[in-house]
Amino acid sequence: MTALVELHHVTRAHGNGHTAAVAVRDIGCTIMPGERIAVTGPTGSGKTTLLHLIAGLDSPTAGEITWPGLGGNPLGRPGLIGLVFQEPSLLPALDVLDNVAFPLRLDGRPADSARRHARTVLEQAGIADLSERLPEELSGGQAQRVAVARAIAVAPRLITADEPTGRLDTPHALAVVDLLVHAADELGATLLLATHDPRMAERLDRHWEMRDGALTERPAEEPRRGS
Ligand SMILES: Nc1ncnc2c1ncn2[C@@H]1O[C@H](COP(=O)(O)OP(=O)(O)OP(=O)(O)O)[C@@H](O)[C@H]1O
Repeated sequence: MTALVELHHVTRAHGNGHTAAVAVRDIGCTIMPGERIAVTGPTGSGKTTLLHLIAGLDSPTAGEITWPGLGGNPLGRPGLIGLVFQEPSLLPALDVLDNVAFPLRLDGRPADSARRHARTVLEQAGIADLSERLPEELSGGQAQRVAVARAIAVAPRLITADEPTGRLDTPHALAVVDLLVHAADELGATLLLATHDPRMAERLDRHWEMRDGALTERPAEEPRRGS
């Protein structure tokens, strides 16, 4: 099977010389199609930087990343990635339906077709009743589920979600993670989820732990420290 993403000795440093901050340090790993990976680790350990590198939003200062299973565009960046951030970042002037249709419009779909598809995605996500609301009329959990719907509307092969539940209470956080896992199942996509919360990480099968920019993989069945 072709790997989705491969990292070879990837390092990302900010600044130079003795003042350099090394956010990600000599990471090598392979992500295969369909995997569910939780990335845990303390604040500042490099989770966001790692997700940005894997999504092609940032570039390594040493080492190499390739995306054999994600194609690429003329800039050498990977395609077919859906991004979810800590803040839902919905467009405030557009209702939920048009927020979800937005990436499809950017892909060149006509408005009618984009809206039809957005409606189907919202139905599959169980939030079609929110279609006509503006972002300011949504709770935090609702807004984050809309952000997930927007990310999956383009049928990505890889979904990266960076602390998408950081500001939510447990029931809403679990609803968002379950929606991500369900969407990844439906699409046959890989899911990479950064989280501080072990209960969210438990929902996924591979567990990566970041510490001071270095990555270690913990077997899923190994008891978690402190639990
Ligand atoms: N643009 C930057 N310039 C300098 N240092 C940076 C920059 N971006 C990140 N860093 C540093 O790199 C390290 C890793 O940051 P990163 O945001 O990837 O960690 P994180 O695990 O995602 O943290 P959090 O859980 O708080 O989001 C931190 O020490 C951070 O201060």
